[in-house]
Amino acid sequence: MLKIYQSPSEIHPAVAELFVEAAQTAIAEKGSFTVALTGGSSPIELHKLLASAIYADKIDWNKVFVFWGDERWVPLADNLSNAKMAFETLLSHVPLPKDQIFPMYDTDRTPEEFAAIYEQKLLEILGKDGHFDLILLGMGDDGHTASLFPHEEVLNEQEKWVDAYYLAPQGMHRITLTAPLINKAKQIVVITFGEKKAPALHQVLEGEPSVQQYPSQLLKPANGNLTFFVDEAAASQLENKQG
Ligand SMILES: O=C1O[C@H](COP(=O)(O)O)[C@@H](O)[C@H](O)[C@H]1O
Repeated sequence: MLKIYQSPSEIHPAVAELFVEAAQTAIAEKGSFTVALTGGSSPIELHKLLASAIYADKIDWNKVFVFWGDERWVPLADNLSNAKMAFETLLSHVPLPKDQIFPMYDTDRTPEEFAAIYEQKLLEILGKDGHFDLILLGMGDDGHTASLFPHEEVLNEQEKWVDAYYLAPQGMHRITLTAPLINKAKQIVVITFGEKKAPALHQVLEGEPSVQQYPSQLLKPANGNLTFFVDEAAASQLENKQG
């Protein structure tokens, strides 16, 4: 599904409402809510909204389990860290038990070792079916999502739930949930806005199939919902704006 808003300031409350509803539904049905956060700049205002009383007070944070869709392999205090951003904008402001927050980083492990440990933790919390209640994602100008970057071997992964690799163009390791796990989620939400995203969004939604070039095309939930929340600028090159 595609939801187009006039501006990003309309996207954030819409996704915040969805987040609250997904949390309330999951908690009512099974006593917990499992979510994977996204990094980059797109979720910052969403996080701040979720941290505000109007939304935060509607969620029983004691029953929320927070993971990440991906991470730059940098210490948690580094400004590039997706986790640092999430703590500053959301997680430090809500009553969420610390042992229910799982950043994708450990100083004492290699990225590859930690990917296996993270996968075990996911197995423990999600169970062997691996269904997240909600996965929030962004999309880069190049069509990447999570740390599924164009032409990287991770795009071919079929078994592992979590993978880590050296992303040469950026000179750093990345750790990411893989497409097989992401696509098990009950809900996947992609938040992307701004005219720089327009060419990639057009290719991802309307272009020829080419997951190697536009990895966001890998998003195909087996039994869940996939919704792109975009602004008019990002949607400007779409031929079909009906979603
Ligand atoms: O590097 C990353 O970039 C993407 C997109 O970021 P944005 O700034 O365009 O929102 C993000 O989804 C991913 O989590 C992050 O690691």
